[in-house]
Amino acid sequence: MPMPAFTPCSAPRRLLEEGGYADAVDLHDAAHAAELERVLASTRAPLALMQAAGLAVARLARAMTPHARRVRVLAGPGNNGGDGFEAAARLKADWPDVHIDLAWLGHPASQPGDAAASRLRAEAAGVAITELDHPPTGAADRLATWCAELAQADGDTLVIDALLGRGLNRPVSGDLARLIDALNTGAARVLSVDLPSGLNGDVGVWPDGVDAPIVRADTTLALLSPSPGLCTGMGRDVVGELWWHDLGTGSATPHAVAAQARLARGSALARLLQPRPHRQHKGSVGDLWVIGGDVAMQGAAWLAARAALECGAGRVHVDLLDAQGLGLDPGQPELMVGRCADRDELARATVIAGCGGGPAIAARLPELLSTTARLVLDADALNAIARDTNLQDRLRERSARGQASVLTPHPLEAARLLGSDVAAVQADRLAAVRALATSYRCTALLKGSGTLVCSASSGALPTINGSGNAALATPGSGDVLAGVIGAFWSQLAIRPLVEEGPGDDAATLATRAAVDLHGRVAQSMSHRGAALPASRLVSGLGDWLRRQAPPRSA
Ligand SMILES: NC(=O)C1=CN([C@@H]2O[C@H](COP(=O)(O)OP(=O)(O)OC[C@H]3O[C@@H](n4cnc5c(N)ncnc54)[C@H](O)[C@@H]3O)[C@@H](O)[C@H]2O)[C@@H](O)CC1
Ligand SMILES: [K+]
Repeated sequence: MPMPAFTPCSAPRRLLEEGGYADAVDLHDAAHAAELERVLASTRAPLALMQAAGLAVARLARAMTPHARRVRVLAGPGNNGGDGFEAAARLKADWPDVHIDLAWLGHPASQPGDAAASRLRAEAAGVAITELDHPPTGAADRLATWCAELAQADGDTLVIDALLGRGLNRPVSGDLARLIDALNTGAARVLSVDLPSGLNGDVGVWPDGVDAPIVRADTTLALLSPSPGLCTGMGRDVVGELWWHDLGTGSATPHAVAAQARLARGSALARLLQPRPHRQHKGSVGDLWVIGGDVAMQGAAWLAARAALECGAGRVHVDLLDAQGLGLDPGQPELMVGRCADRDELARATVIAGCGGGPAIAARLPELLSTTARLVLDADALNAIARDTNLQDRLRERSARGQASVLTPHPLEAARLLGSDVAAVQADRLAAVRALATSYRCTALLKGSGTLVCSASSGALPTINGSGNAALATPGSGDVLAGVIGAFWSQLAIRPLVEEGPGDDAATLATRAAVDLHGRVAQSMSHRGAALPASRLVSGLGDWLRRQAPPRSA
């Protein structure tokens, strides 16, 4: 059957871990993606978007497995399945020497119109279609056969996973769960359409928190606008290589409907990597104080201070809370040690408080919260604030005085600050980081897979960091990150750079750049995410920064 003409596809873009420096990409949750689809579909021929999706999937399938001998498409009940039918029809027409078949887990009575039309097109194109749900007679046997074959498939087979996309509305169970389990057992290469089936694209976890099967893809092709959940929570562990195709809608896509998050792709870091002026000196890049390192936890303060030094802070001072602590870091004699008691100096400096701070940091917080212009609050400083409503009020009051704050919690610290628990934070990381930023009137960073940064002053639109890997899951890596944030912020305060977007402030820009750098360095030192001691990460930071040429597209 000749394929009808439709909107031609532009090229897909790789997202996550692609290196380079590019603008952030808008991410839409299911409700807003549906709205986007409605807006775009209203100006196009019927089926145009689904056909463009099918073409994009078919092209990526061929690029991904040019030597495949067999392509098997799993199509679900809705429009995600429709994309699968379109891809199958396209592959059948364009790839005659490959065996292509399709299993459909859906019912004609409830199939959406576009998907039903695409099913008829796949049939007409000669795709062999096995119905796993309808008619009921023999359906169990057909399902069992497909499950057995998927479980035994080898790498010569490509499976296109078009079972469920953004329409997932309950945990996967029954026949669908069996298919996904079989797919995950076998060795076929897997290309997921829009989302790995079973993943909640809005938040990146299971629906309703129920531990149900999710397809583990080798590659995922996000369509129209990527879902936030592809990049945070469990998303990073199931998407494989992440690609995005705007289906030929080009610049219309990001502007048509408001985004719920953005995926950072290096533009903040690019600004920090511009050449430093030749006339620069240590006093022109700001003083930085690290206040922390209580008994038995000095290492945390030293790590933050060393990281700040490696990332270009001017004079770096350490105010150790452990009165018996060493008077210097023998491995880093450039660091200065002393008590910061001068209010004017505190007001001028960038201050990182809490790394290894223990209980002792609490007593220092009232002064720091009232005095400092730029304050990074980490670890035990966050725990102290979470315990004390008076400190919480003092933190909130800072923004009205023009004093900026950055909070850097991991999920447990975030839960304490929000009065909730880790499960609730991780169930919707985007909501948690928004709540932190707006409630405390600050820039909030939520650590974890797909670290989030959100600023109260820039519309509370979270940015998801695209770099990093499991190498960062190591003690001290958070202290290093706090040091990088402080170093970047201190330099921005002295040498302001062009703002990245409306409302972006120096604290948020520094935080986004720091998280990105932290992740890139981990990737460059540990490709598979093998553990990386934090002290090695520190030296990696400086090595990486010194090697970089200035980015061309900032
Ligand atoms: N219509 C169009 O023009 C386009 C559609 N697109 C595709 O459309 C998808 C969204 O389509 P839909 O909204 O139809 O949603 P889906 O196709 O993702 O799924 C909806 C169907 O799955 C069922 N379902 C949900 N959760 C289930 C579960 N756990 N177990 C069993 N069944 C379950 C629902 O009852 C419904 O029948 C996107 O992900 C994308 O792949 C895009 O390609 C863009 C173009
Ligand atoms: K899918």
